[in-house]
Amino acid sequence: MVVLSRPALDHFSSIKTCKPTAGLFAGIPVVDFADPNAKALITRACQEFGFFKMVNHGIPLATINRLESLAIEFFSLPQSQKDAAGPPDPFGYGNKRIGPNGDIGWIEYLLLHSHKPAAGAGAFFDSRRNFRAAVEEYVAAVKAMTVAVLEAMADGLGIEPRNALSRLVRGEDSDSCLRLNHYPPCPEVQPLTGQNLIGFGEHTDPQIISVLRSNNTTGLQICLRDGTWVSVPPDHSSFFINVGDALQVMTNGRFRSVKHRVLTDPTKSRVSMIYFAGPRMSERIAALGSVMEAGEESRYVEFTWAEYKKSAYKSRLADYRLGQFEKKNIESSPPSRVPNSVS
Ligand SMILES: C=C1C[C@]23C[C@@]1(O)CC[C@H]2[C@@]12CC[C@H](O)[C@@](C)(C(=O)O1)[C@H]2[C@@H]3C(=O)O
Ligand SMILES: O=C(O)CCC(=O)C(=O)O
Ligand SMILES: [Fe+2]
Repeated sequence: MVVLSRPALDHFSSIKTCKPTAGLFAGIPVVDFADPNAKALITRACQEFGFFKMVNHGIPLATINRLESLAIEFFSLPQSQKDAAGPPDPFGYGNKRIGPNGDIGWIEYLLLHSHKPAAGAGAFFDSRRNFRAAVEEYVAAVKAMTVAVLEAMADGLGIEPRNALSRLVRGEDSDSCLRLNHYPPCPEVQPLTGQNLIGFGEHTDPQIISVLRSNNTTGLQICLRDGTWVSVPPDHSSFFINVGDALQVMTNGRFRSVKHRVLTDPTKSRVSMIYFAGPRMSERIAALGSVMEAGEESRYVEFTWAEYKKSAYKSRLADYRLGQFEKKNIESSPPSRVPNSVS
């Protein structure tokens, strides 16, 4: 990875809409997926944080380790070989540049279509059958877990039928993707704040949910509802689930998409693998009828996933992408009643 120039580094410190804090946050909700109460815990976590950690997820460690080892092997290749799998359009290998609108970070990555991993990565997979097989095995396992999580969310919110969310991501035509991120160690700090350099700038994920697994290196931070940034304690044996923008719309604001970012570590590499569960392109994204209280109005104008994606790809990472789909003159706090929720 090439060392970033000073103007590029200066850009990092301009993104700071939340108040900074230090230290690892002990309050991340943890859900044991084998717990009979899991759906209520997931529901509460998604309302309060838009984020939770999942243990007892049932995904074999071997499936995770196999893909992670191949990802590490890939990121260790000479730059010219990695560049041959890029540039990302949006799929493929990317280095420092995130998205098409000038965002940069201390990161290199491989962005893959979940059902067509070879799309966008050129001939990269032709000679790497084992890598492709590892991606397929990982995606199949994480997708099955995603379906189960979305059904637990539907149960928790009293959504009917209970596959109203999970059906969106089941099909081969769902627009889901897998991202393998590598953040090399970075001893440099931000000039004004002294904070570690930004690996991946603040943003919300546009999809329904994102399922994240990382090695044991710190760096992921989430923004709490009061605007405080907190550091998520890493745990390589667990998964972290993010609520995405589309789920915020479908729950009419009951679940909030979580703002998050990644800071680099001065001495350790971070490797993360994220499955972004999205619907098919033509899916209409709107508040689900069964989630609404009598007389409740939808907070967003209806749009298709294709429309949302198109507008997302015109935006910068930190932009508030749902803003242009919000209906004006609807009171700002979301409805509080959630069926089956724990108190
Ligand atoms: C700056 C951008 C990168 C991104 C597309 C976008 O224009 C705005 C959303 C970004 C994001 C964030 C979550 C995922 O990492 C991602 C793949 C996605 O679906 O939306 C990225 C996009 C990307 O890196 O292409
Ligand atoms: O790499 C990580 O831990 C998170 C990255 C992220 O938020 C993303 O790729 O959308
Ligand atoms: Fe993200």
